[in-house]
Amino acid sequence: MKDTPAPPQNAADIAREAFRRLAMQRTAPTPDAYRTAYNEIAGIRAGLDAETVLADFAKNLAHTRGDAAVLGVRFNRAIEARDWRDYAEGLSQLIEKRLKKTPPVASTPVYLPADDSQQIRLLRELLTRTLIFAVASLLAGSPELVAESESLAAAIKDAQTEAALNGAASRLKQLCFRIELKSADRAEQQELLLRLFRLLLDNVRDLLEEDSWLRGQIDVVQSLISGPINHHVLEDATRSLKEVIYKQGTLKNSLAEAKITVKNMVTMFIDRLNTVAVSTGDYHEKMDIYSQKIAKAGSISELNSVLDDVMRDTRTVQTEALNSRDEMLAAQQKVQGAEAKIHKLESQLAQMSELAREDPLTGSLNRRGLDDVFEREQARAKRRGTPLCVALLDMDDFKRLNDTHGHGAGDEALIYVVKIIKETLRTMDVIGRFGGEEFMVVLPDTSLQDALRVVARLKKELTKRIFMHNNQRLLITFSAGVALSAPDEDPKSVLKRADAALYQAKKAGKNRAVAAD
Ligand SMILES: Nc1nc2c(ncn2[C@@H]2O[C@H](COP(=O)(O)OP(=O)(O)OP(=O)(O)O)[C@@H](O)[C@H]2O)c(=O)[nH]1
Repeated sequence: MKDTPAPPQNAADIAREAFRRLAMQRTAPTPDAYRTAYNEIAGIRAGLDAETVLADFAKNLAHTRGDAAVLGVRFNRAIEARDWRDYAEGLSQLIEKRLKKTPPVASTPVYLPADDSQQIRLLRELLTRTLIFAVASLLAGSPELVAESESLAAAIKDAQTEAALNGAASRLKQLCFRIELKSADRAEQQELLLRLFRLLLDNVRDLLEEDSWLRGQIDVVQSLISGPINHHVLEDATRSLKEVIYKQGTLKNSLAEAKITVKNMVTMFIDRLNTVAVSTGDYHEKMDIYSQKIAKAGSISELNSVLDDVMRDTRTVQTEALNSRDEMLAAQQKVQGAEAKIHKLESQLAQMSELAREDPLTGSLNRRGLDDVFEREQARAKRRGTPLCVALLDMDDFKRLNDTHGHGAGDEALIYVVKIIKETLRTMDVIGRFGGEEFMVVLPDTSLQDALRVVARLKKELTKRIFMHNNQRLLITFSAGVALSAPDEDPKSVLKRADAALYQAKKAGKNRAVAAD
């Protein structure tokens, strides 16, 4: 049996033996190969040397979260570079921070790892960009906040110590708080301005005559800004006002032009009359002289010469009169042209305004106007948490009224009904013609019970104030369906319910109101 040689005991022998083994195995003496041979000879179990332990520790640390992970990454790099001094420094920091749990003293700043991990660098950059580009540009109008945002971005970029980073964090909190305060201020200011604008519109509207086209336009702007304000709503309101202002300016110019033309025409007319009067005055005087000459004329040739003079003077008067007539005609045409232009502009204005939302027969809102009002009131009711009702009114036996008394009587009856209803309703209630002999009444801030009471009052008024046609008293009644709109209910569905209730009222014998389910 062959004896195996005893393993070397001291480090120098082990090192020599390790070289010998590598030479025999024809293995290149790299540090790793040498370490493996050395460990085998010294009987050290692989993976349990100090370096392996430290490498494992670094790897595990790098997989944790927060600044411990940053240290883990640093240890890994130190191991790769065999920079044991850096590893040792890192370990002391870890002990200081984690194990002793004493806060770092201000005079001995704790430096952040020399190079951030990729995620930290990315986050730092994102925060800096957010502060400089997004936050600062959103704060235009608050220069002190813009300056703070930019200076904070620079501070975060340059923060090398933990204390600097903590300082930047508390500045960031402070900045957020100030921005919050500022936005609340702005929202309040905007609300105040809007309230002021609405007040102004209300007052201007009341100053205008009932049929003014500008009044309609103001209603449009009011309804535009009654809902939630956004960029598009404001643009729409501005555009429609601008259009009116432009048309109004043109109309004013045309009116001024027409006025001047009429003035010129009248002046010219008087002037011409004067000329005609003067020339005919001269003419009459001359005629007197000519008749004396004729009386005295002794020969034909003498008479002929007088006649020539008479003819010449007569022609002159005629020409004067013709000239005057032509000039007057031209001036008249000019005035007519100006008038036509004014009418055209006026009708354009009327179309743009409330009239486009009005029923021409009764002067109440038309279907489009009603849609707008209902939508506006529904938004308002939702915002304020108040009830909103609609009532559909349909005239009873209207066909018979038309057939018996003529269509004209039917038209007058419709106008009369609208007048009475308008006089009976509150100012905030709105009536519109839904179609034919059917009307819709929008009742804001009204419960279903109250709406039924309102409709009952309308009925009573209508029977009390009898409609007269050709000295005949005609009784007009209506049936109604009343519905309470649910906060987010589609207008179509509210109307459908009101219509179903109206049908029930008709079926039950007319001249009554039924509440919708
Ligand atoms: N004069 C006039 N009549 C209208 C107008 N619009 C609709 N009508 C008439 O209103 C009448 C409505 O007739 P119906 O739908 O049968 O209703 P009704 O006769 O009122 O019968 P009930 O609704 O059942 O009480 C029709 O004769 C229409 O011509 C209008 O603008 N002017």
